[in-house]
Order: sequence, then C-alpha cells, then structure tokens
Amino acid sequence: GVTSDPSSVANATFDYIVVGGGTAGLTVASRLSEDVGVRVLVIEAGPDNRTDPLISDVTQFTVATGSALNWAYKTVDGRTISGGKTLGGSSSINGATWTRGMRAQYDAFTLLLDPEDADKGWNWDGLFPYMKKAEGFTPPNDTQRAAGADDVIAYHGFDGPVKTGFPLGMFVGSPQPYFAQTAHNLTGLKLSPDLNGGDADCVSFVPNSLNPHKNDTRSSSAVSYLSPVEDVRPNWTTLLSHQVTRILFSGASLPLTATAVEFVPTPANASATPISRLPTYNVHVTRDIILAAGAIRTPALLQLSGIGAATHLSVLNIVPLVDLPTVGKNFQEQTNTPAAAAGSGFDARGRGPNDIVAFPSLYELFGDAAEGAADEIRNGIDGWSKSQAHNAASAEALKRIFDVQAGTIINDSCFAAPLAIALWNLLPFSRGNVTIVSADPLVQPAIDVGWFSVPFDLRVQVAGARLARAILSSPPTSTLSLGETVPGFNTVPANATDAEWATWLRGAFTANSHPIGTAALMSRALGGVVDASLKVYDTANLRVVDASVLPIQISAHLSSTVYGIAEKAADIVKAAWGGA
Ligand SMILES: Cc1cc2nc3c(=O)[nH]c(=O)nc-3n(C[C@H](O)[C@H](O)[C@H](O)COP(=O)(O)OP(=O)(O)OC[C@H]3O[C@@H](n4cnc5c(N)ncnc54)[C@H](O)[C@@H]3O)c2cc1C
Repeated sequence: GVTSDPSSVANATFDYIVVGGGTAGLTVASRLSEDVGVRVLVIEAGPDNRTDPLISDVTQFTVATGSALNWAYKTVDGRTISGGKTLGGSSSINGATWTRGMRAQYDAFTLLLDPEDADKGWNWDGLFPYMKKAEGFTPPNDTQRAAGADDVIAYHGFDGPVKTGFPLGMFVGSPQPYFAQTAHNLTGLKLSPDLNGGDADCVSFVPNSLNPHKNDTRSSSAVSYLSPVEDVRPNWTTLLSHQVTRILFSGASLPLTATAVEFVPTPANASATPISRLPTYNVHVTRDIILAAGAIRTPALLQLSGIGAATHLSVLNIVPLVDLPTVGKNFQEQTNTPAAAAGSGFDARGRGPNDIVAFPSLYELFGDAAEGAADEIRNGIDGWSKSQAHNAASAEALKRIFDVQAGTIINDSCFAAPLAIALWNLLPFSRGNVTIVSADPLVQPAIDVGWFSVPFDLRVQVAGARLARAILSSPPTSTLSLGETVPGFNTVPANATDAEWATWLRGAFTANSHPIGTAALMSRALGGVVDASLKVYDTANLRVVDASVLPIQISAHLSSTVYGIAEKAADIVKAAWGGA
C-alpha cells in the first residue's frame, strides 16, 4: 500500500529499498515486487497527487512546473531545473512527448564501458525491447491519421503499463503539418511516419504518454506501474512525504555493503528547517538499495553517504568511504529557447499536447556550413576536453568520451532541436557538476551546468534559432503567421550576426530539465560511477537506476529511455539474486 506514516516502516527490514518513487523508481519497484516472496519499499519525498488535474491533464504541465509539485532546483547562476516532487516524479509533471533517440547514441553507451562489459546489452538492441516492454501503445484512429499521425507497428510495445498514443484532443488544423512541410522544404529533413524505431533524424508526428482510452489522462509511472497493483501486492510498500538523507553501510571495508537508509519527513520549507528538529528514522535492507532520486538528488545522496571526492567530503566532515571523484560530474543539461509568431485565421482545433517534432542532423541544421561545423568539432575536442576536465575523470578520459559523442554527431545522427516553439541543442559538449556544499542533507547541492562553456554549444543553439525563424517565415508555415513575436525583429534584427543572436540567447534560454550523467554508466577509468550491472563502484549492493546513469545525451525526450533502463535494471537485479 501507499502510506505517509513512517511508523509502518521505521526499523523494519525489506529485501529491496528504492529511494525515489519517480519514473525509474516505481518501474523497478513494480517489477521487483512481481515476486511475492520479496518485500519492496519505495521512499518518495513528495506526496501522492495522482488525482490532481494539474497532473492528470497533460496540457497543464507548464502550470504544474510552476507549483509545489516541482523541486525547482536552482542552479548556481539562478536558473531553474525542474523535477517532479510527487509520486511518479518527473513523469507526473513532464510534457509527455514520447520519443526515442538514435540507434548509434545507445550503441555509444557500450563504447564507454570496459571491454568485458561489451556484451551486457547497453546498446540499442539491448534497450529497445525494454523500452517497448514499458509501453502500451494505441495506434492513431482515422481522425488522427487525417491530421498527420502515423505509426510503424514494429516500433512500439502494446502490452506495457505506460499508455501512449495520440491525444483524442489532437490538434487537427494546419500548424503541425505545415511545420513538418516547412522543416522538410528548408533543410531536406525527411518526413518520417514514426521516429520511435532508432532513426530520429527526421520530422515526424510523435505520440504522448497519455491514455486515449481514459480521456487523454497522463500515464505517469505512478498511474502505470503502481496504481494497477497497489491493492493486490502486500509485499510492496510506498512511503510518501519522506526524504532519504543517507545510506548506511556495515563498515568501511570495500566493497561496501549497504544495510539501511536514514530518512526524515520532507520539510515544507527545507531551507528554514534545521535537520536536528526533524525525527530521523532508519529502515534496513537484506538485498539491494536502489537510488532512483533523479540526476540531481542521486549524486547528492551518494556524496552525503561518503561516496564522492574524498578531499571534498573531508572538508565537509563526511567520512569518505569510496573515493569516487566523478560522482556528480559529467553533468549534462540542455538549453531551451523559444521562437514564436503571431497568427490567426487558421484552423487550430484541438487542445494538444503538441505532436510534431523535428530532429535535424548537423548537416540539415548547418546546411552549406556543415562541413565547417564538423571540422570545428574535430578540431575543438582537444581544447574542450581540457576546458571541461574539472568535470570529468581527466582531460584524456573526456577526450575519449567526446570522440564517441562526436562520432554520433558527425557520422549520421540527429543533433539539434525539436523546432516548434521550444528548441534545444540535444547533444551539448559542455559539462557541469552537482556538488554538495554541506553535510546537511536538506541543503540543496550546488548545481553548475556550465552552460555554453564549450562555445560550440552556443553555435548550435544559434543555428537552431536561425532555423526556427526561417521555418516561421517560410511557406507553408508563413501563410499562418502574422509575424514573429519571439525573439522578434526588434530584438534580433533580420540581418543579425551570430554574436547578436548569441547575446539574445544567453539571456533568453531556460534549462530544458533533462539532466543526466551524474552517476554515469561508464568504465571507472573514464569517470563512470556505476558498472554494467548499475552497481556503484566499490559497493556490493548499492545501485543507481535513473537518468543519472545516462553517460551522454540522446536525441530524444528522456522518459521512454529511462523506463527502458529501469525495466532492464529490474531484470539485472532479479538475476543477481537468483530470480527470473
Ligand atoms: C518539466 C519537465 C518536462 C519534461 N518533458 C518531457 C517530455 O515531454 N517527454 C519526456 O520523455 N521526458 C520529459 N522530461 C524528462 C523526463 O521526464 C525525465 O528525464 C525522467 O522522468 C527522469 O526520471 P528519473 O527517474 O531519473 O527521475 P524522476 O522521475 O524525477 O524521479 C526522482 C524521484 O525521486 C524523488 N526524490 C528525490 N530526492 C529524494 C530523496 N532524498 N528521498 C526520497 N525521494 C527523493 C523525487 O521526488 C522524484 O519523485 C521532462 C522533465 C521535466 C522535469
């Protein structure tokens, strides 16, 4: 069941404890609790808001991100990265766009692991079946097909818990198909019936994580993986409104064995609440502790528990147990800017969400300048790995990672942005870090994204913004437009230089809220934090299963991939403990 009463779990013992009842956490807990012989506990910091219309109505997602349902993590430069603070985590407040990246990007995960882990399925062929296992797709109906929706049956799962499909309220007017046509006309980007099969270099109508059989309601991890079984699985307990503050180990000898987690009631106002005022509880584990607190909180919890850069932890009076300096490093978040035009007189029936996405490659984004841009990457990598080395294991390790990333960009990947109103550089080279600044677990870690610290990332965002302007002012989309409003020609003139565009972008961008990489699935030599079984290096039974493990960004919205990782993780954990 689901409870907010800590007395029901304090001092108890579970086989598995999952920290964070978000996208990955509820997925892995649901699969592990299929075995009625094991006891599974999820501890979630947020409350249960499954019936709140701000969550169930996906078109309200921008309102939800402005509410208490969002952690609204502040970066060191005052921007905000969103993350769901509620049962279901970010899957409860996200934009519900359902996409997957390029085959080559998933295959790159294996290239970053030790050679002996090459056969562990961290590639497209290994993850695609799990992404489909999570999915319960409804093909478009005739009305939706007439509006542009399409599908390739082989690219979808049909029996999985997360319901996906095109909204019954889908926009049926001209803007979406005109956008597709204009993007194609301007860049040569192919029109694809379905981008969810590993070739996302296209413009395509894409489904949403919602249930068309239930009035388009959001299909979060909570609704998908927990609701259907919460009354019939007494072996699965979810404790709400409690925040894990530390993982406890049996001793200091390596590999560390995690034995318990410490938790407190989530304070209404963390910055005004001394931790000493809160009751502290422990709960014990016999098998694994699984960190699924998301790419910001997971690395912070590792550091608070003594796993991180030993020198830094010592300064904070935390006893270092595993010297793993790359915990919280390798941080990759994207920059999002708007482009908009006024319009009227066209048929805009529908209420969304938006279903059209374009993922241009380097060649489609830069056009005639693409070879120059590719050279800029090739020639830049040496310098970039040095300038970003403080957020990596070393400049040499980062150069190897950048070589892999550059290969997926220059060879045949998609690169730049979903260009509608929001556009972002999908594959930034800039690296940042998430670092605790206090031993007090209620103090938010410092979040330094290092926005545009590799200047090429700004070049890409500028190229994306230029392309967005071109789309808005080229037929057939221009026939719908009454003129650009964002950025607007007064702000960025028609003949603006790259430098002028950059000035506007630096002020206008927001975080895209797709943070990853802070407990990366990579070889230890390259700066990885977890191995191919998602176990934290030098621990016996502490795993990370969330967006933190993604080593590099992908050309996609993240949730389908995070679900796939969590489904795969559940099988890894079951197998490790002798289950099926
Ligand atoms: C505003 C927004 C829009 C997005 N739009 C899309 C989109 O349209 N399509 C898409 O595919 N993806 C989208 N994403 C990205 C995607 O939703 C996330 O990448 C993904 O859900 C992350 O999953 P996760 O399991 O890593 O973390 P989360 O789902 O965020 O789960 C982490 C959970 O851990 C809990 N937690 C944190 N710290 C603690 C602690 N100490 N103790 C206990 N619990 C804790 C949190 O409250 C949360 O519930 C969006 C994300 C956001 C925030």
